[in-house]
Amino acid sequence: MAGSGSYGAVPSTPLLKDELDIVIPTIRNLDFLEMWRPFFQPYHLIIVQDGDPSKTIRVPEGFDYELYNRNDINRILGPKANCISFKDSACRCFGFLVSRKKYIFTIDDDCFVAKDPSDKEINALAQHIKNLLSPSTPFFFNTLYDPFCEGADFVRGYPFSLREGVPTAVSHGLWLNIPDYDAPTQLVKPLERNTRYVDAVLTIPKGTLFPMCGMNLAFNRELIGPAMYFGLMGDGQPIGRYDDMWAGWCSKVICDYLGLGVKTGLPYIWHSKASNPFANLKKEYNGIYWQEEIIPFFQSVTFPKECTTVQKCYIELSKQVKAKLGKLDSYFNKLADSMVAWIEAWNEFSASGKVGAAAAEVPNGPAKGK
Ligand SMILES: O=c1ccn([C@@H]2O[C@H](COP(=O)(O)OP(=O)(O)O[C@H]3O[C@@H](CO)[C@H](O)[C@H]3O)[C@@H](O)[C@H]2O)c(=O)[nH]1
Ligand SMILES: [Mn+2]
Repeated sequence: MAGSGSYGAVPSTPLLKDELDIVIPTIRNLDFLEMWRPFFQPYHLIIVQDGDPSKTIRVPEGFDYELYNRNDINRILGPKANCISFKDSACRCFGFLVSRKKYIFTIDDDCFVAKDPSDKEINALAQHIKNLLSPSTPFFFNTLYDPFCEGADFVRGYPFSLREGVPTAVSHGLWLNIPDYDAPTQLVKPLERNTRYVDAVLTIPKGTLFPMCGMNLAFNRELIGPAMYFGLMGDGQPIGRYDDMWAGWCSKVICDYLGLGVKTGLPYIWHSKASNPFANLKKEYNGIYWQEEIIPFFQSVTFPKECTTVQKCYIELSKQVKAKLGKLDSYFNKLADSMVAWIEAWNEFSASGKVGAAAAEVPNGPAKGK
């Protein structure tokens, strides 16, 4: 169940306080932060305001944040702003691009503090940090789950040569209450709630894809940030609610190739609002059809040896998307071009805090809070 708001113990010195940004895509006031205050207040927030930029988003007092609306995105990225979705939670990836920190945690504004079976408030951010700071084991499955967590280890028969593990790039959290179901499942099971708390963190094996949900997600921006592009969704696009899926498939094949790990499981958040299944069906229907081709495409992706960085892998991926998925629908030609624009913007902003001719001098986000 959702936390009551009487908060659990909070680490005295917040881990990664100055090395992690919290990115929130939003179209509403951020009162939900009140419940997260003990866990989030020490961290810097990057708020990506979607929809009407003239609307004022209320942020509770005491948070250190920078807020970007569509006017800011257009000013900072210039023509490349077209690669950032409008009227879709995919806009959150703009926050990943402008962050200067090593780690990112992104959360939706209808996600609240959940309670574990002992009725203790779950500090989801602390669990994600634990997941990211401990190695992953993608090459050989440990049947006692995460060998690096308290009270577990590698089981008999686990090769000692593989026990060092690999750096963890992604930590994928889950949700109690409203599960992240697609529209058809939502329509068939409108009252289904997730009440099952599974106390486990798993490394997703190399060579296995997974449906990455963006509502409770953390990643090492230095290891995999350039691959966390949430695609072209929402306004003017033939697809929606496949933003996080696209980023998850792209990043997983690149993590597999570069020898990086992806974990899923703890932490849980309490997802409070089910979005409209009919609206979701309209957004998803192409994706449900196309993904039967998209998944075999990602399963067949290989990278030439020249691809030694995430950016080079991503550009190579964009070429393969155009060559192999462009036949499926012309949307994928547009998407492939946007993937290139994203990498160019990422590289330019990382180098100078500016993008393209706009060269809008962007301080590292005007702190508009605290
Ligand atoms: O046009 C929009 C709509 C919403 N947002 C912000 O995005 C998140 C998620 O919105 P919401 O909770 O309403 O939608 P869900 O269906 O639960 O979203 C999850 O499903 C996937 C959609 O791709 C994704 O994994 C989750 O986001 C909220 O913070 C809204 O304020 C927006 O920015 N623009
Ligand atoms: Mn939601």
